[in-house]
Amino acid sequence: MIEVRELTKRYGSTLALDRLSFHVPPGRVTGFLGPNGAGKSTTLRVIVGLHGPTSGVALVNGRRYAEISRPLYEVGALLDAGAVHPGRTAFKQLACLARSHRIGSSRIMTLLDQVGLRDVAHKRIGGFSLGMRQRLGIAAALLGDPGVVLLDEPVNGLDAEGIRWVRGLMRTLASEGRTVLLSSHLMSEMALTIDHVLIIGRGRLIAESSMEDLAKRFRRDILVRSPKHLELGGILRAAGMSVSFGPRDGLVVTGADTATIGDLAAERRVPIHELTQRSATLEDVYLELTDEAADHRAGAGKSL
Ligand SMILES: Nc1ncnc2c1ncn2[C@@H]1O[C@H](COP(=O)(O)OP(=O)(O)OP(=O)(O)O)[C@@H](O)[C@H]1O
Repeated sequence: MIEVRELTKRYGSTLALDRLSFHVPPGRVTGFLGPNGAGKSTTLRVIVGLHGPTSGVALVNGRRYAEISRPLYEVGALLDAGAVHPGRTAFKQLACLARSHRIGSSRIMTLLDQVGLRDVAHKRIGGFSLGMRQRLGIAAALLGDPGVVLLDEPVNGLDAEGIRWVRGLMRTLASEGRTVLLSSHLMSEMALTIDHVLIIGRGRLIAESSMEDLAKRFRRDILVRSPKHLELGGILRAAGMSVSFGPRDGLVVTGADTATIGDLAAERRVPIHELTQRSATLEDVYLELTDEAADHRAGAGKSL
């Protein structure tokens, strides 16, 4: 469980976090989304004690990171996959991290195997691609088998197979009852991976929602096609729906659901050739929400 309360972080005159509050429960994959500069990395850095907050608090399992005596066992983080010593081998990199926690070589090899780096375990990181560094960073985050996992832009640099692999791994970690928080600035990368989303902009919470509710909220309208579209349009209007005529004799309807329209047409013996609920894409939803933040300098977080 992660809890962030009224977190504010200033870097000189830049207000990176502005009284940000949220919590991340275990057992699901939570996405932490926001445009570049929204404050995602800052939040993760404060959670793992790399940066101190200006005010407010970030707790992991009820404690500040600094109060956790063997942190790798409780919280694993991938914050910057590039921040590694290029002259070290993958094995050595993990061994250096593991030493303080008495984590042995067999655990290191198991993890390198799990992330697909067993064959290059003794190769220098300097020759690794960004995707390989990401995999190594994920292995480092999982070294102590922690209950809380924080990954900043984990699919950055990964190819399609790598993205699918991260997705599967995150779902497994959540199904084991861990708390999983993944940041990204791209909804398209996260949409299939996360169960729940926290969206931030300008250091404040803009929205918090399950992915299911997010998709529902942005149902747009219903497209209906019928060889008797003029007659059907009149019937639907008389029933209080808003109807406009779209291309190819299509009717665009709001103010009712597909079942009501279908039942009404059947009752009046009007044939229906198409009845489609049209939704915005999640990417549209996300851009709309983050645009609002830009326009209004972020209001209070809304629960969708
Ligand atoms: N060490 C720092 N010194 C000064 N300003 C900083 C520092 N770190 C972050 N900032 C500023 O704080 C704000 C939030 O940055 P942050 O990196 O947390 O955003 P982000 O959401 O992670 O963005 P991105 O998706 O680009 O990584 C930005 O305006 C950034 O320029």
